[in-house]
Amino acid sequence: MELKQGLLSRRTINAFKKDPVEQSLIEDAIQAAIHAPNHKMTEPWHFYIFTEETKKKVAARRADLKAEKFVDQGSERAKEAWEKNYQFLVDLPWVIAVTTKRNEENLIRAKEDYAATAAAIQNFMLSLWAHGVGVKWATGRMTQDEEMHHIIGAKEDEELIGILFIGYPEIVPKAKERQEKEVVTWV
Ligand SMILES: Cc1cc2nc3c(=O)[nH]c(=O)nc-3n(C[C@H](O)[C@H](O)[C@H](O)COP(=O)(O)O)c2cc1C
Repeated sequence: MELKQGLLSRRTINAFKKDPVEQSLIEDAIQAAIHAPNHKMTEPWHFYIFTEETKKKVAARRADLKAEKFVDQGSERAKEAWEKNYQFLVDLPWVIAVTTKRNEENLIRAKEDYAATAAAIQNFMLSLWAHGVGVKWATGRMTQDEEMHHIIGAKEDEELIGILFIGYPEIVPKAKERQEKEVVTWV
């Protein structure tokens, strides 16, 4: 896939097929990720690739976090939602957590490192998209959750900035409209 076509057509995928995705595509995507620009060559990223066992633990934690929102916890409806959320993640061919380096002493470096890791995630997603593999970059409560850090074994100086859901798309959503004129000012 041509680069420009790839980056214009990439979408956040919400519905995935269960079809397996070859490990070599994941390895290629990590290689693409680590070629992202990073100031002072800090290489602030780390990729935690989940085994089936970790996937189940993360799926359960994610389902618990979502279930906390239910007022009628313990109801049939809440149990079904828990099961659905759990199964969604377990069925994904790959799930990968990405961390960046924390830096409380140097906030500028912390920002640069976060930006570099975000660029790495974009490279990762585009590399997979070139082969028709979709990704959802998820954040929210999952990335703020201490238990989640513990499950993946992230170190003290690492901040979890995304959990990537990966698989062939069941549906590719239409692109959301972008402001084209308003975002540019000639000065
Ligand atoms: C830092 C970051 C965090 C995101 N977190 C979530 C998330 O938690 N849940 C979600 O559904 N999408 C998440 N997204 C995806 C955005 O919602 C999505 O990129 C946006 O709606 C534009 O759609 P597109 O990626 O298909 O162009 C995140 C994207 C970024 C860059």
